[in-house]
Amino acid sequence: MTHLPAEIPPLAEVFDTMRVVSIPTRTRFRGITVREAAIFDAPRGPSEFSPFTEYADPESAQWLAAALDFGWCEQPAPLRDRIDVNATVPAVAPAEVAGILARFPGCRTAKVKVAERGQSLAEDVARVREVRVLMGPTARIRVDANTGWSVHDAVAALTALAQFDLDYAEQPCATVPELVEVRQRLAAAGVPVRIAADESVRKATDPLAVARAGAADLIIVKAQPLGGVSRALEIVREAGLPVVVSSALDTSVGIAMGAQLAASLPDGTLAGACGLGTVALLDGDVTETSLIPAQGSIPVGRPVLSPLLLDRYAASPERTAWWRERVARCHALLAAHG
Ligand SMILES: O=C(O)CCC(=O)c1ccccc1C(=O)O
Ligand SMILES: [Mg+2]
Repeated sequence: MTHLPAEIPPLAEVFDTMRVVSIPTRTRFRGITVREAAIFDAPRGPSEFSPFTEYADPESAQWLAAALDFGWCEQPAPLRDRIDVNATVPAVAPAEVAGILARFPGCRTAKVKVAERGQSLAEDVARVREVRVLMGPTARIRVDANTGWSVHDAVAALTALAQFDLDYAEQPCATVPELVEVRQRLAAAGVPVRIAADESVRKATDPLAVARAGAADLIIVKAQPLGGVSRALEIVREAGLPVVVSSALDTSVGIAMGAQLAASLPDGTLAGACGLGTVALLDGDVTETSLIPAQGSIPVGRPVLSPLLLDRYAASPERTAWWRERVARCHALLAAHG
């Protein structure tokens, strides 16, 4: 299950290259107001390890495998030099939507968070309506429920949201059987909303279960949780479904890993714009130029670390120690399972 670079660099070498940063978010996202990340000034270029702080070690170890792969191993040859990205709209009030969209110049696709805990379907409808009004009839609109609905709620919500002509709904429910059921019920009711699997791919012991069960029309692939670019490409090949590459609110370094993955996908596999514009949601970064969207896309390539910004956003000694221990534990897991 765990994927490893051909050989893992020793922990001491990993620590030598590592800095921990703490970057404020511009808008609360996923309940997060500060994004922490370990950044490596590695031999092949900068790399990033940034599993969310609540993730346990076995899951986080995959993210470390990805960071070591991107920093220490040769990457597949990119087939394109820019990647179209979607605007990512957090679960904000309609009045805040215009300000969010303004951070994604040129983007003709938006992904809107829905099913946020404590909010109602009416709030989701109002937010998606505002996005449709502001972006116009030709824009593509996606929603992401992050497992927030039951089958019943998902069918009701997507039936209501279908009036806005959705590109797809990402992870409406938690489990693969639930996704299968939502798809079947929407099809039976003639509601034309495609289903994308995200958590069911990146947090599953078997990322291919979705494809085998017919649980989704497309899959979201993220380089860090899937163990790196090469491993993600393998999963895409085996799944045989269209793909959207996305990120996890990474700095420009982690986003570059996602862009590398998107740039390496065979022609015809990408199902539209990727979720790689999220540096626009951060209030800082660690590279000389940030991978924020311009004319609806971001460039492919390795960004250059800024020593100044690494200092400016340096995490506290306590948080740095916490991340070093986490890296050590995940490194030990990777070494043991290799
Ligand atoms: O896909 C995007 O537009 C941005 C990335 C994103 O939504 C995200 C960011 C952090 C954690 C989870 C998710 C997610 O897709 O569920
Ligand atoms: Mg998602």
